[in-house]
Amino acid sequence: MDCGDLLGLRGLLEPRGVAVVGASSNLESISGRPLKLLMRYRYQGGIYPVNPNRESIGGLRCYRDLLEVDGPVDVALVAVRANLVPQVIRQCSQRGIGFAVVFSSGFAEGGDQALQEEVIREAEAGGVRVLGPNCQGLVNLAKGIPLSFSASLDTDRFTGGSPGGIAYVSQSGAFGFASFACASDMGARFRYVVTTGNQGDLDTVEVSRALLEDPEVRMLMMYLEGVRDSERLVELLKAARGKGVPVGILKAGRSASGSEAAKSHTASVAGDQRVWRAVLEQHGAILLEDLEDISSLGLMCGAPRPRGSRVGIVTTSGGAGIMMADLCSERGLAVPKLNPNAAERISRVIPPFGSPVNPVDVTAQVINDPLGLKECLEAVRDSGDVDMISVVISMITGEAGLKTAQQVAEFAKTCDMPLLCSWLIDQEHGGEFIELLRENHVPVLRSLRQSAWTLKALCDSSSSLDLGSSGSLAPFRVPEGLMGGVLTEHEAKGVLKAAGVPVTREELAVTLEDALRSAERIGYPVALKVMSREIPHKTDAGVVALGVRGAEELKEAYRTVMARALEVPGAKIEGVLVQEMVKGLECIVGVKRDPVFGPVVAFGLGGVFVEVLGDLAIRKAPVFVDEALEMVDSIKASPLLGRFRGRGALDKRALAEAISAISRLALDERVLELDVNPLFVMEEGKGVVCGDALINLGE
Ligand SMILES: CC(=O)SCCNC(=O)CCNC(=O)[C@H](O)C(C)(C)COP(=O)(O)OP(=O)(O)OC[C@H]1O[C@@H](n2cnc3c(N)ncnc32)[C@H](O)[C@@H]1OP(=O)(O)O
Repeated sequence: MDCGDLLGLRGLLEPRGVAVVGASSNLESISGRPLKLLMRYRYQGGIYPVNPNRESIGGLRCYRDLLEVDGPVDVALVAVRANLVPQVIRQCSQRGIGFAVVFSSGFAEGGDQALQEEVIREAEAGGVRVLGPNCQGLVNLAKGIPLSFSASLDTDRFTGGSPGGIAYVSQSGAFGFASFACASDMGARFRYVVTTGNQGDLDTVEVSRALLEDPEVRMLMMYLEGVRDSERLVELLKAARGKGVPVGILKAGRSASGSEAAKSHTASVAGDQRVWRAVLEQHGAILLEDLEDISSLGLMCGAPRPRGSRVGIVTTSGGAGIMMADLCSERGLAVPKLNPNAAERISRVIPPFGSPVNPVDVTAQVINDPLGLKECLEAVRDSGDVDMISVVISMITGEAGLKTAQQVAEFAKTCDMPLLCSWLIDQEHGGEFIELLRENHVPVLRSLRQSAWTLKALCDSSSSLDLGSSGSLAPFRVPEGLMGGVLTEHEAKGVLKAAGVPVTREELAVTLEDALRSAERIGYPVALKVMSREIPHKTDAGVVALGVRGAEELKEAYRTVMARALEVPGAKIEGVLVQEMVKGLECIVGVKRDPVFGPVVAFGLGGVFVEVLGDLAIRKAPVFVDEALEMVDSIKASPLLGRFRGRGALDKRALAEAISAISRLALDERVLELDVNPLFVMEEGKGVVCGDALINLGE
């Protein structure tokens, strides 16, 4: 299938000729294996070993340098010591070779940033695109082209087989190819594996974006330690969503020690993990944690998209069926009862001691007669009550095991919804059945937990493909004329009000008389707060009086807060803010600038919820109102916003609109930090009010 020039990377992915610079006569070494693999895969283009110390290697003529190579070459595989690489790149450019895949280590990952920069400078000057350095190269399984030294490829399994639809791009060469091999073992079928190493030039995002251009790519998986440009990552995720391609991302460097290791591994900056997780989920990516996730998600590549989250379980073991139902339910999937017609159909083929509802238990009776299993599966599929099917088989062995596997495989051909088999059996008794299922492209796992995880991941990814806010949100600009630094509450609220966030009724009073008049206009009870840019934390400094109920109380509170403010060294006092007292559920909306993703917005409930429990929803700004509603619903404490203890539901719509407005303000680069705390949420129809706010505009 023609897929254009793969955004300029076709030459790398389907080269007309390949030179191997530093080709070793030892075909098992790092510098020898690329040649061995090219020959093993019967690569159809020209193969040109380059080694000044040899006449020929593996029956192929050896060239002294790249300039001597005569045929068309699109890729140079570079396996010489690091200090020789700049010169090889120069020769690539002289020879018009568009791509260099640099296996050599000894660059930024080991501290020699300067050498890496020299390589990239040479490449840029000569129009050469570089994969690596410090990578294991790539394989194009659709065309049978290995450009790697990975032992994973040194097998006949991939040389003539039918390629699958997974494009896998990994920063780590070793993990990338190891996980590819293990996932392939489990039955996952890949189309491309590309490792990017130090990403001196080409990175995971650019390569992934190019691979998405191949219409045969049905799933994208990435192993990332960091990204250079988070906007491009977000654009990639949007493009994948637009093409209906699910994306699984394993983000490594999640812990402090992991992120420290990531820096030296492929020279990445790992970043704040909560923000990473939030942004990836916001854009519909499935978060992977290890090799098991890569394998099991990979098995589902090309599976039909589930229409919902209802799982139908058909099992030969009551116990395993119950466990699967638990594991699914705990992950938010539904395991609904089947309608009477479907149950009746199932009852006809299972023994009376089985269960025809959900989980459907066909019992160990299948050992005597496995032929009813397919009928049960069809009844569950046709019931209209489920969106995915989980088949859980226990120790069914021998002839019955074979028939069971055959029936599941036959059923799979007619199944228009995701089907995942969990077969709890040891290798000795069940290896051949599992193999039979894999040969028939039926996804099969041995772990119930992993099976439930996989169905949930598939379901989440499918619903996120339906979502996707299109269009864009324009930034709100901070009004001109405001001095930099931390604004007073009154100034900050002026900014928020201009952005469309409702704020408390309040007036700035410069004398006691003013304050009394303001309180009359606003109506008691009121709050008094001293405004000074030098006192950003007013409560800590004791310059706030709440619930002031009348003129006498106000006079006393006024004197007290002023006296305390005057004690703060260097504080310039702008006046006292007289403010209405508001009642409502207290929420917090904050903005910070993440070093990787830029402005991000966080939402949670006030009090212990955010500070102690860390119950927060985070999104990259800007946030559409419907996304903000999702944020609100995603925190653990969200039931408090519904009807609760005799009071009506709160105004989630107004809250979401305020979060969205704040997120647009976050797009103004002047806003370094913004905290609305509390944002009071009233009952439905009554809106929200910002009670206090802090904005830091930087210097
Ligand atoms: C973590 C991951 O897995 S990601 C992947 C990261 N990459 C790696 O791990 C690779 C680490 N190893 C290196 O970086 C090494 O420097 C290598 C593999 C690139 C080179 O290793 P060396 O031991 O220096 O290479 P080696 O001695 O095998 O030389 C290879 C061949 O190049 C030949 N050679 C020497 N100089 C040159 C030259 N200028 N041009 C071409 N060939 C040359 C040698 O004669 C040798 O051939 P021979 O074995 O037939 O004698």
